Amino acid sequence: HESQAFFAVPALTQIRDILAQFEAPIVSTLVQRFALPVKPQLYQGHNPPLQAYLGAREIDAILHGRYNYGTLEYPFTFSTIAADRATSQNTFPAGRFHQDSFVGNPNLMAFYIQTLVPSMNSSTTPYFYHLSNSTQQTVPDPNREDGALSLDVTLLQLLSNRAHVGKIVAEAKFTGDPVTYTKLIKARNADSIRMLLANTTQEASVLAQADTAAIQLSNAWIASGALVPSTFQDTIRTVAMKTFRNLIDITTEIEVQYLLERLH
Ligand SMILES: C=C(O[C@@H]1C=C(C(=O)O)C=C[C@H]1O)C(=O)O
Repeated sequence: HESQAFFAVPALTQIRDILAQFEAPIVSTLVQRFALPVKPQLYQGHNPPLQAYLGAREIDAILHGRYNYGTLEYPFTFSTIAADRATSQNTFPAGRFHQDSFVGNPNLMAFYIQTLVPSMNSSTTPYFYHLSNSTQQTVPDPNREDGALSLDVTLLQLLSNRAHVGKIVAEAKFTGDPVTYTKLIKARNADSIRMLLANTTQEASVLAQADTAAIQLSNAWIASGALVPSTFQDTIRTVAMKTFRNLIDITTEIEVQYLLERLH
């Protein structure tokens, strides 16, 4: 469409402010998930219960338009991407989002199942509050399986949405130096693209903010008198660091892949 309005992506500073707002919800969901016992069977086998649970929710989400163009949300269990192609009517000038075909969800799912799940609470007791009318919560409760899977899905969706904002970050960086990026893209030089867009100062600030959130959120649980082990805060901080380190790497990969298809 020639008449299509031109909406440039936000500037890098603004996008980073948005990325920063994903930190507390991600750490908060991590804390909630780590308060529940893990049942390894939910994550094992060819089509683990997590996969089925996610799949059912994504069918519904597709019907509701959750993954429509420009939402920066992509399903884990379906491939729905129609990548953009530049035409003479729409040349995708620098600043205009150009949908590529890369989805980082397989990387996120592998990290979740191989690294996060094994570090979760493996006792059978959830770290809940002691309320005077609670039933003794030491026996396996089938309802808790839904609670755990639901938190898994929330967490995966938050991580995925955060990582795919990387596509907008990449467009903002491309706009900042189209000449250099165009040269590297034409040369298919992924390593140099990655080096040019990486920013270790920004990464350190993201990790420090995530650590602050981990300290504050676990402190709140401890102060509330929740039955948490003495290692709870250390566990949450370690896990938050691992999660954000991995999230930064996947976000960066999404940026690189976006740029490699930018001139299509
Ligand atoms: C997202 C960006 O790109 C890279 C990824 C980062 C992240 O995922 O937080 C931070 C810095 C960059 O190395 C950015 O520059 O803000």
